[in-house]
Parts: sequence; structure tokens; C-alpha cells
Amino acid sequence: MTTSVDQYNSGADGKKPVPSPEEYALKKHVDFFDRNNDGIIYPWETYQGFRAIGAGIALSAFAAVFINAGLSAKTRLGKGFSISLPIETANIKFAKHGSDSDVYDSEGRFVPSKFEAIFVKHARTSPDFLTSAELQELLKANREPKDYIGWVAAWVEWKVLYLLAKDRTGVLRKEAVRGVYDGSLFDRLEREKASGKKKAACRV
Ligand code: HEM
Ligand SMILES: [Ca+2]
Repeated sequence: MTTSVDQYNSGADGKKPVPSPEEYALKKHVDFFDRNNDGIIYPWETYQGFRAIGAGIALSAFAAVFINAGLSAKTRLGKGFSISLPIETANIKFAKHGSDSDVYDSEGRFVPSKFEAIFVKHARTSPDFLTSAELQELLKANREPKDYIGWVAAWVEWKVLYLLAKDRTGVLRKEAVRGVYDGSLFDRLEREKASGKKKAACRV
């Protein structure tokens, strides 16, 4: 009898593959922005996703251009540049950059020990959150020499996260950071914004 990996990785009906929570963490991170669930994120979807979680018009427009222009070709595997800047979510692992926290491995899976390491190393005020200054230290510590693109990408990711997800006391809570890695934070922020709980997360 032959057994395939697919057999072990099947759902109750024996057909649908069931990804483990860790397996496609990076895909989940970006799926929120695929507003019509067709596997492709166009700039207008990045814009709408940012608006939905409380970002202002300027930041959302900047993100739509910066993210889609930066990542589109990397996810199109040999198809090259397209003027409509589509990001193919199935290939999002190819959009990884350097100078990050390594919490996503090369396959886009969530690595719990690297996540914990962020807080062991940098959460000095309290193990439950990062202050703005501690975040700055994390960014500096993650920098690989001369990886300027990675420095900018990581800076934007973490600063935008801080801007949108800091709590009332101005700190970035561990659970918020955990939620960014599987995208659940984005769903929460969208719900909060829709219910009027969170008014202006950011005016930019
Ligand atoms: C408000 C929206 C977003 C925030 C706050 C955010 C924040 C982050 C953070 C904090 C990381 C982890 C970096 C690290 O581990 O050091 C990350 C990783 C990543 N994000 Fe986002 N992100 C957002 C939207 C997006 C969008 C729209 C895309 C693409 C469609 C995207 C693509 C990625 C990729 C590819 C990585 C992996 C980087 C790597 O491991 O090298 N993100 N993001
Ligand atoms: Ca889409």
C-alpha cells in the first residue's frame, strides 16, 4: 500500500488539504487584504484593507503603491512586471526580505521560538509588551549589514504596526504582535473600527 503526504494532510472528506496553523501563517497575514478572495491582491485591495483597519487616506495610498510595487513581481514567478501590480498570495513566501525577525521561516511558517525571542530580548519594561523605544532597539538589532531594502521594509512593517495596533497607553502588546503573524489582528481591528470602538487609529 502506498501512502502519500496528501493522505496525511487531508480533511474529513479526504480531499481538501488542511494546512496546520503554522503552515501558511504568512499567507494568512496577507489574505486579509485579498478583499474578494481570488488569490490576488491588487493595489486597490491593499488600499481598502488599510482603510478597513483604521489607516487614513494618505497612509493607505502610500501602502498600496509601496507594497504592491515592491512585492508584485516577486510573487509572479517568471511572469515579470505587470502594470496593475498584482500580488499572488500563493507565492507570498517569495516576497520575504532580510533584516526581519525570522518569525516566518523560508516557507512562510510561524516559528514560535523566534516569536518568543522578540520578547525575551526586547520586552524589558514588561514581558507583555514592547514600548516604542524597545521597538526601535528590535529594528536596530535585526539589521543585517548593507541590507538597505530589508531595513526600510522592516521599519515600515513595524512602525505601521505600532501606529495602528498600539494600545491606549502607547505600547504594542504581545497578543497584538502575535495576531499580526496569522492576520487575526487585522480582523480584530476591522471589527473594532466597524463597531465604532476605535475611532481614529491614525489620521495619516
Ligand atoms: C497594516 C498592514 C500590515 C502590517 C502592520 C504589517 C506588519 C508586518 C510585520 C510586523 C511583519 C513581521 C516582520 C518581522 O518578522 O520582522 C510583516 C511581515 C510581512 N508582511 Fe506585513 N504587514 C501589513 C500588511 C502587509 C501586506 C498588505 C503585505 C503584502 C500583501 C505584507 C507582506 C508581508 C510579508 C511578505 C512579510 C514577511 C517578511 C519577512 O519575513 O521577511 N504585509 N508584516
Ligand atoms: Ca483579490
